Order: sequence, then C-alpha cells, then structure tokens
Amino acid sequence: MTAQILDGKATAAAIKSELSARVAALKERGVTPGLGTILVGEDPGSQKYVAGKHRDCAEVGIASIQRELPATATQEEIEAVVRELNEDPSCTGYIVQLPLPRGIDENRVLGLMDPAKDADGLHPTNLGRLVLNEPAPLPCTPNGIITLLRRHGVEINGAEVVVVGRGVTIGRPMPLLLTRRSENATVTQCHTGTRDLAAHLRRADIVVAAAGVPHLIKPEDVKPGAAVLDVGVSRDENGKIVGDVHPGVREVAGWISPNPGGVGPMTRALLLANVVEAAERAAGVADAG
Ligand SMILES: Nc1nc(=O)c2c([nH]1)NC[C@@H]1CN(c3ccc(C(=O)N[C@@H](CCC(=O)O)C(=O)O)cc3)C=[N+]21
Repeated sequence: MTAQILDGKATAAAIKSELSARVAALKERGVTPGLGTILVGEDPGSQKYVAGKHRDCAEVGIASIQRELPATATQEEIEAVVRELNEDPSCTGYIVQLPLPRGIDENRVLGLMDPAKDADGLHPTNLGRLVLNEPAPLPCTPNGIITLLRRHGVEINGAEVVVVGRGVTIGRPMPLLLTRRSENATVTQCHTGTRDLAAHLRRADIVVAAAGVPHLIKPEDVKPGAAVLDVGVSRDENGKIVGDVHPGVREVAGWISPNPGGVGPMTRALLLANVVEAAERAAGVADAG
C-alpha cells in the first residue's frame, strides 16, 4: 500500500481560482486588494519565496507592493517601511519576510504592524485573538495544513495529532487551530526536549512534521494509515529540498504531503486568502470570515 497524496499544488490552485472570483467582486465595488512584502537582505531562498507570492498575486488579480532593503538596513529603517505600509491605503495586507537579519528585533518590527493588515496572522494581537477564540487572520501554514486535510476528506475531529516542532510560524500556532471546537483534535506537541518521539508518533493519526530536521520521521515510527504532513524545508548539497519525512514513510502512511508540492503552495494560497478577507472586511462585505 502506498499513501494517497495530499496534493497541495492542486488544492492551492482551486483556492486561488475561488479567490479570483472574490477579487473580481471586490473590484466591481471599486476595491483592489494589495499585498505588500518587506524583504530585508539578499538571501536567495527568501527572494524566491517573495517572488512566488507576487506571482500568485498576479494570478488572482491582487496588486503587488514590493519593498526591499539591504542586509545592512537598521532597525529604524525597517520600522519606517512598516509605518509606510500601515498608512498606504493601496496596501490592504502585508508581510515582513522572516527571518530578519541578525541584530534586528523581529518581535518589535512585527508588533508595529497594523494588525488589520497582518497577512501572516503572526501579529501578537492576532495570535492573542486566536487564543481567545476571536476572529483574526490565521497563521498561513497551520491554516493551509488544516485546509489541505479537509479538502482530502481526512478526519480531524477526534484525531490524535502529533505536532513536531515549536517554531513561531507553525509549531506554536498549529495546536491552537487544531484544538478549536471546529477541529476538535487532541494534540501532543513534541520538540527537541521530547524524550521518546517515536512513542508519540506511533499513536498519531496525523503527524505534522515541522522540525526542520531532514528525514526525522522514520517509517517504523508511523502508524499504518496515518496522515503525514511534511513541512520541513532543509536543503542538500545540491540545493534540493529535503523534508522532515523519510521517503519510506510513503509505504506505511495512508496520506502524505509531498515536499515540494504539499504544504508550501498551501501557505501561499492561505496568505492570499487573508489579504482578500482583510480587503472584504475593510470594504464592508458581509461574511468576510
Ligand atoms: N513572514 C513570513 N511569512 C512566511 O510565510 C514565510 C516567511 N516569512 N519566511 C520563510 C517561510 C517559508 N515559506 C514558504 C512558502 C511557500 C513555499 C513553497 O511554495 N514552496 C514550494 C517549492 C519552492 C521551491 O522549490 O523552492 C513547494 O513546497 O512546492 C516555501 C516556503 C514561507 N515563509
């Protein structure tokens, strides 16, 4: 038995086509959603991700606002661009591409963003709203993972989920989404301090592997039929993506997300969804999430 594929590329394409229709409806009311990106430094990976986000925008009719600063930019220079996008009415949502260069206080920069324009769902106010069960833009990767599972009919309600990793973009918010009443999963969070990762993995119906450790999840540790989401992005010596999930897991799991082609495209699609939703809310469109 080989696992069925959680096809992030196809699912993201479907979401983008739904978003295109919502963008067209906004434009008829005279509103064009605009996504801003703030990129600091010349990291080729980050440049590639940001370029991908603007390509997605063009696809669904969202305007692109790109701000680039050199790696030597100061805290004040970065904060000035944040203030500029807060004030810019054509920018309905934006992200600060992470990580920022060493020496920059990342949390301070994120805290200065207008929470109503936070397309990543990582502003402290929005993370707080999530904890308090109040409506807020949702963190894109965790939201993408849940959307990917739902659209493939994988049962989340009552499932035992193991999240591996405790990073701010995935590991920490993922359990917050999964334990909402609408998801109703039981979550175990594992991390580098976990004594016996394999013991937890063996009981999991769903594994979210977001540790950034190549091939951490081994076939012998996965429960047959489980859904396994490979979120890790490491690179081998040729620059090829190596995920957190060992290729042998395909023979044991019931569902697996390829990497690339799984969670990455979903992250980008749900980012666009946050931008469209924020523009709808600002335009007073009912039912904006
Ligand atoms: N403020 C902020 N928000 C982010 O969402 C954010 C960030 N900073 N910093 C970096 C990470 C990384 N990230 C990716 C998104 C999509 C793909 C993606 O679409 N990947 C393609 C393949 C790309 C390739 O081949 O390199 C795929 O998985 O199929 C990858 C990585 C968003 N991040």
